[in-house]
Amino acid sequence: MNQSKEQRILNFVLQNAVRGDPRSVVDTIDRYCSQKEWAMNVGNEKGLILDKTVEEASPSVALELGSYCGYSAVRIGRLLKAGARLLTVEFNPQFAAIAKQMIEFAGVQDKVKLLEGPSEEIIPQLKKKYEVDTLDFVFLDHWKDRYTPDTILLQECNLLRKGSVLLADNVIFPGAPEFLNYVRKSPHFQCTNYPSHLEYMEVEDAMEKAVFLG
Ligand SMILES: Nc1ncc2ncn(CCCCCNC(=O)c3cc(-c4ccc(F)cc4)cc(O)c3O)c2n1
Ligand SMILES: [Mg+2]
Repeated sequence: MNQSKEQRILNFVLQNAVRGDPRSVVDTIDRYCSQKEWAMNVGNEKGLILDKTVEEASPSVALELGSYCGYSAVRIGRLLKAGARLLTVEFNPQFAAIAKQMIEFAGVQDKVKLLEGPSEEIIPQLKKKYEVDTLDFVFLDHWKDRYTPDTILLQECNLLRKGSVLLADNVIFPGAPEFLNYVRKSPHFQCTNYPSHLEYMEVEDAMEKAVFLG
């Protein structure tokens, strides 16, 4: 049975990256996906915006929606301070299995926990089942039409506090127009747009930062 693209990406990392070195895992995935097979990792250009936003937020508890192969989970995990943790949500079992191996190979498994299931099911469980009080940082990179309902769900579940930072990928391509409209119109969010490009392509894209004001 021939391998999936995600399995080929993982194999390339296992053979070419340095075990325990998150930077080499990120660079190796970017090399494979820019030279051999395109894949929907956030990539290095938008990845730098992600890095700066995470460093500025310096989160103790972070959430990622949409793990895919674990590229951004490794990228965020490597920046977390001692004792900080990232919960990353993936509902596709094949992708979840790849991401778990990617996270372990990179050596960030002590900071990053992968939760398998749809965001709409996991989010309401975060307080009781995963001992979350509030989230300091949320990276939205899952179904683009789930960005708005999940942002509302996070508020309903009391998971955001004054200053919680949301960062959304792909607000231009494939696009999340409803989400942009929602956060930019809401008095509860202070928004900033970061123009960029679709990973590994010369197509316009952007990330949107939305800081919760309480
Ligand atoms: N509810 C829930 N809970 C948990 C979940 N875990 C996964 N999912 C489902 C998410 C499925 C993947 C989401 N990501 C994208 O669709 C995406 C696409 C492109 C792209 C595609 C084609 C092009 F031609 C150009 C660009 C680029 C990106 O950077 C993207 O992030 C979940 N859903
Ligand atoms: Mg994306």
